[in-house]
Amino acid sequence: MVFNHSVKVPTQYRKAAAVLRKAISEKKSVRGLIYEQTHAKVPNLLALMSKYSDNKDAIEEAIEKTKLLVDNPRLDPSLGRILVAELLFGAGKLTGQNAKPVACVLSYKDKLQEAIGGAPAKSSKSARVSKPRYVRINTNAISINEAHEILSQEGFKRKDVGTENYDEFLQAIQAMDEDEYIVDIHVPSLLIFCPKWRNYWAKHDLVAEKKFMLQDRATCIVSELLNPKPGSVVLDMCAAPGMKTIHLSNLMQNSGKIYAVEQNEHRFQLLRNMVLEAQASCVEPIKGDVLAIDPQPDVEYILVDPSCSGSGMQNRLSLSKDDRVDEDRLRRLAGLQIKILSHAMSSFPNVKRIVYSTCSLYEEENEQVVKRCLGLCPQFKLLSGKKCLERKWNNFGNTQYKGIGKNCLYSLPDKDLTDGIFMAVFERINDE
Ligand SMILES: C[S@@+](CC[C@H](N)C(=O)[O-])C[C@H]1O[C@@H](n2cnc3c(N)ncnc32)[C@H](O)[C@@H]1O
Repeated sequence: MVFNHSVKVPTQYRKAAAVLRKAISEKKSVRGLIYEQTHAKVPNLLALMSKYSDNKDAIEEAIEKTKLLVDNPRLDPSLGRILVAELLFGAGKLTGQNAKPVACVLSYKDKLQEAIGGAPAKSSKSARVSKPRYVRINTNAISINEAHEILSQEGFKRKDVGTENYDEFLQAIQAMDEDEYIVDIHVPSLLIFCPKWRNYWAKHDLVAEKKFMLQDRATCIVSELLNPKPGSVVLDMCAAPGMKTIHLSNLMQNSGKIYAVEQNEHRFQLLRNMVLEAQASCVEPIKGDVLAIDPQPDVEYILVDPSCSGSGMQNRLSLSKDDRVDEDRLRRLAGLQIKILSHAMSSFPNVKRIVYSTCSLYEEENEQVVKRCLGLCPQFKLLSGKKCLERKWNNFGNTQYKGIGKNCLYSLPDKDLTDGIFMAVFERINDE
């Protein structure tokens, strides 16, 4: 087939193909590239790209088996991949049928479907358990009672789980009716809705006004574990965009002080806006490298939530086959994580409690960082995360790390219906 490009391929397909091409050739993050695209409909691009990244293996196999790219050397390979993804794992049809690349892929429809074992195909990710929609009440801006009243006016019914058992709580979430919501078992300000309300809440005025925050359940548990009392002094070492900072300000009833540090200029602006809009008046945003700024001696609680591989994030768009970041990057990240956590442990004489969290599922960034920092800073001990959560938890670290694994917490996508998050709680050893 010879292509004459007189009829243009629809813009979204072209833009998605450009992102894919660049992500592969320059090893850049797909999400970052999408946000760099000018005049693009970002949600459409994200959806197109995730159809490819979620089903990459099946798509590549189908392209190989049908010889689509071999027999059509003028078909741009990235565009071919995007079109196949949309055809097999998206709408099941393509727009712009008069454009030659689109017509070419459409002519392979039956062969492609046969290659993946029949049609219609189901996305491998959407076949997983879908995550509920988590909505946290920002009590700086609205009371918990007011929030429940509004929900009742909107027709939602509060479902009382009637159990303190964690497994039964998870079962209740999955058995919820569509008009029901549940209050979280660990986080009283967190409301849990059926996945079908994802977009409803994304577009809701209360979210735009920062009265409600769209925040994954596991990331809320991080701040609850630090549990600073009202009036205390907190350091949030890696703060932007500020989701956990705002939650901490709620726990402190907006009294006391939270120093929220962020080194990246763009992310610092996000943090500053977030703090203002969420009415977190006890927060002082500080722009800088937390390893370089003067340590405030009065700090009592520290949150360490550093940059990480993000391997636990459920909406991550990854193109790598085994989903593992390269070893060099992992080593670099772990080095920085150890520096920041050990700085928290050694440079603040009055800090009594520290929580370390990542959205990574790699031991190199989790158990190994904890082990190294406890070795460097023996004045701190690791608390049992399970006890901190009143035993209502199921997933822990690798017990091969003696005295460490069993005390650390993992929140796992398929089991806890959250992003993949690691958490460790430290307390200063009092030597009386
Ligand atoms: C995982 S994100 C934090 C998310 C945030 N805690 C929240 O809940 O919204 C890590 C942040 O730490 C920042 N960061 C990394 N190293 C830092 C350092 N040395 N000093 C200050 N900020 C740092 C990164 O720029 C990034 O914005």
